[in-house]
Amino acid sequence: MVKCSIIGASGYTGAELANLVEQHPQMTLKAIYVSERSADADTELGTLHRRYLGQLNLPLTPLATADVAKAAEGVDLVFLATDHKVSVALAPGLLETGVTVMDLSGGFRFDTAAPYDQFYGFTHDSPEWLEQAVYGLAEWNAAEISHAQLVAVPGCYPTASLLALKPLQEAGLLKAETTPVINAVSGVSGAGRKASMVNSFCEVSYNPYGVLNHRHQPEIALHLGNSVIFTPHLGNFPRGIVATITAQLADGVTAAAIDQAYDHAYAGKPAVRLYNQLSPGHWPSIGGVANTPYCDIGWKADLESGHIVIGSAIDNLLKGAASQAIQCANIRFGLTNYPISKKAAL
Ligand SMILES: NC(=O)C1=CN([C@@H]2O[C@H](COP(=O)(O)OP(=O)(O)OC[C@H]3O[C@@H](n4cnc5c(N)ncnc54)[C@H](OP(=O)(O)O)[C@@H]3O)[C@@H](O)[C@H]2O)C=CC1
Ligand SMILES: CC(=O)N[C@@H](CCC(=O)OP(=O)(O)O)C(=O)O
Repeated sequence: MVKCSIIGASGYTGAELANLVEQHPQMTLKAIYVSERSADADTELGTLHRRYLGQLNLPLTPLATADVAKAAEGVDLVFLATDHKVSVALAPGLLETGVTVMDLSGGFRFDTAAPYDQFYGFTHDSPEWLEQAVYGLAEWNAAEISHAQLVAVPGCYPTASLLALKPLQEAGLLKAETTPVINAVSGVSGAGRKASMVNSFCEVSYNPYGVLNHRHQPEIALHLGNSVIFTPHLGNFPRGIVATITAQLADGVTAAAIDQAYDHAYAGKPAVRLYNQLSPGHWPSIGGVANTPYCDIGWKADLESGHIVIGSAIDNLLKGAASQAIQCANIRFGLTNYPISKKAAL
């Protein structure tokens, strides 16, 4: 059994994680934490998130930043489901104890500190851990994840975008020096649980935001190895992301070559479901992935003009955060690939 604790367990991704760890046949949830002065301190998680009433009875323990090493006591793995800046403050104190850390924030997704000043609004003070962190895109980085001490679980939009574009990029099917265009919509849970004007029910509309300066643009570009134009939208539904991506194909690319690239990339990777195999003629949707750990991908190309449109859908809280963190933990500790299956190996 892999013994785990979760910091930030009262939040949307933290609560999903607590449920997944609790259900995992080879994990045990030892403790869950919130900040020192949290309004939810000492509340049982199932009382706060009533889907889990009577099932998740651990209390949310307040944790001071100076005492963060306590969260590593008696466990093999600590999940950080905290804001970027909080994760950057907490991770080093955990890592120094030797424990493995899966961080759901953007705090360690880049290999240099510069993007934090430009896109995150703070100066990163642990560049040594940026060098050591492994990007946890589970279907692509398993070899590195399998021996990492610090895994930076990808952002939600980057997960949907990278899983759709990497098979084409890696197979050399994208036209050189062109820029894929990613338009994506997310449910409001993507903004986290804390109240703000942005996620207030009466304020939420279907609108673009972060145009040409969202922090996921450099994350996608870095881990794809190509520039992208990324425009997120906020949708008036609770959870899920659909990314609709337009790209230009290299000269002479055939439909068979595209299918082969996706088949090759995701053979034996059951968290990615290919619509051209499983549901031809249909497109991935929020309804198809909400509350599931899957990424659904479909594509259609106009081979005459050389344009391809790819649809990619995930649940932002699961494949975009908590279930991808569990996938990384499964790879790291050699576990079954729950929640995709309790039995099959990854
Ligand atoms: N929501 C999403 O779809 C996705 C989120 N992420 C990332 O995952 C992380 C968590 O996101 P999300 O669950 O939405 O966030 P929430 O705002 O819903 O939850 C944040 C959690 O962190 C706790 N917290 C805040 N400060 C501290 C602290 N100093 N010490 C310990 N706990 C603290 C909060 O509790 P309290 O304030 O009461 O202490 C709460 O439990 C973020 O970095 C986010 O960017 C990644 C992918 C998708
Ligand atoms: C709808 C919404 O607000 N989504 C969030 C992204 C989700 C997320 O938290 O991703 P990170 O881990 O990279 O922060 C946003 O656009 O900031």
